[in-house]
Amino acid sequence: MMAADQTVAGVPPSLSAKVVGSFAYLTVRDRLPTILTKVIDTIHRNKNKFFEEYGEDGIQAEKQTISLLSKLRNELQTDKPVLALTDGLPDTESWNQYLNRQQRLQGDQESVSWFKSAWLYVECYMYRRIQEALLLNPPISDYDVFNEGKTQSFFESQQAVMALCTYLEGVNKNIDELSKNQLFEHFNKLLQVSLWGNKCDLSISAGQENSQKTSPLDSLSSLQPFILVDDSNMVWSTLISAQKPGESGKTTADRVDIVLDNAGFELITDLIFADFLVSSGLARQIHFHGKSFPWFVSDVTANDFQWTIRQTMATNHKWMSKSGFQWQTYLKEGVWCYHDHPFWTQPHEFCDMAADAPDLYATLQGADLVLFKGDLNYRKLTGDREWDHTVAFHTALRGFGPAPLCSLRTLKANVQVGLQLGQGEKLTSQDPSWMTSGKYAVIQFNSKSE
Ligand SMILES: O=P(O)(O)OC[C@H]1O[C@](O)(CO)[C@@H](O)[C@@H]1O
Ligand SMILES: [Mn+2]
Repeated sequence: MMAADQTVAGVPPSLSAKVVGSFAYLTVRDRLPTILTKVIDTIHRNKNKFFEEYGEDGIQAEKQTISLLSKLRNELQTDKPVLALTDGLPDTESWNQYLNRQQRLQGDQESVSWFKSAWLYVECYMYRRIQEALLLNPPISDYDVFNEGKTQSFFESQQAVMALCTYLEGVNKNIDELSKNQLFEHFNKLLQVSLWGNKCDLSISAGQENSQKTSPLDSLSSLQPFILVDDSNMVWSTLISAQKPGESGKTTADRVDIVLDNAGFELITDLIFADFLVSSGLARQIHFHGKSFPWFVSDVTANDFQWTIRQTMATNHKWMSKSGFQWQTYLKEGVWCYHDHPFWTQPHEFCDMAADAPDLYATLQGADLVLFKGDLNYRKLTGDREWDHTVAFHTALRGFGPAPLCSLRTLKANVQVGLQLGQGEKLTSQDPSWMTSGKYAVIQFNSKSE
């Protein structure tokens, strides 16, 4: 039997709410119940809609779902043991095995529970339980409880989106005449726009409105000092050295994969960057990876992805709708593809991907570069552990390296590696909430692990 708290040799323990006062603790104590309360409220507010669509069955489903979610909130707030899932979906078994794995790691003295176990695991589990509550109530199973927030965040950032699409049009118009240096400049700008797009997630604000109102291009230089690690040169040189002659006679890298994070403004910044990568010839194909059910409040699902492109096409702003039509064409022609592997909505650290989702690992191996958007992906890349800030990113990845990869992340959880000696301490003294405020960011690269 393993002793409680024992973790893999040489690897620091997982962040956990058992550290009273830690960010994990405050998240589990305050933010997660708030998110659950909002979900319950959203379902209740939509009662009439369910009645119109499904009659009395809709009302019953609304009541049942709310009762399951209230029970979930109570389990969380009273630190009850984490329960096995019962909904019999294709991923149920794997979640239940993961629960056993957590139990083995923790030792059999105490149950896996909200305030005692790994934060990453229990936070992911909460979203899977929301999904279970809906799935057990068939008429409303497909209802996306986070949809309203995601669409609102899209509409609130319209001005910023228009500014970006106008900029993109200017770049694309002359793309063949641009020198390498000019391309590099645009590349850097749009990479940073996609980076800062990650500020706009709705999970950190527990669903409170958090959208981009002004053009992000104007603020890039003032935001530069907040980028704590900037490996953008390595991202660029990875793309340049992957260039091969393509069918069109142009040289391009074959494929860039983008592991998406949030819908709304962030997704638009990712689509704009992806558009630039293709139009500039830096990449021939883009593969997007999204979530297969609503996740961490604002993450992109297949529905959000299609909806966003349709909305972009349908606006009456010339360059915005032109961008939308271009994106639709890329999807039709297979220049862009969207995938949603179930592994992205599981609680695993990414170092487990090769063993636990070998098909996804093999897919990513086909990319010349994989971009991981956002904070949660960073937590999974580093295993959400108590790493020292000076530990190398490569070390924290613990062998995960299907392809050269780069994390584009604003800091919203207290894990950060790859800093200079003393950099973390200095930040803590200047700005104690530097790891969780979303004010700082990293562009952190790792070349392929052999
Ligand atoms: O959308 P992002 O960037 O992954 O941010 C979500 C983050 O918000 C949080 O809920 C904040 O704690 C984290 O759990 C998560 O890492
Ligand atoms: Mn997110």
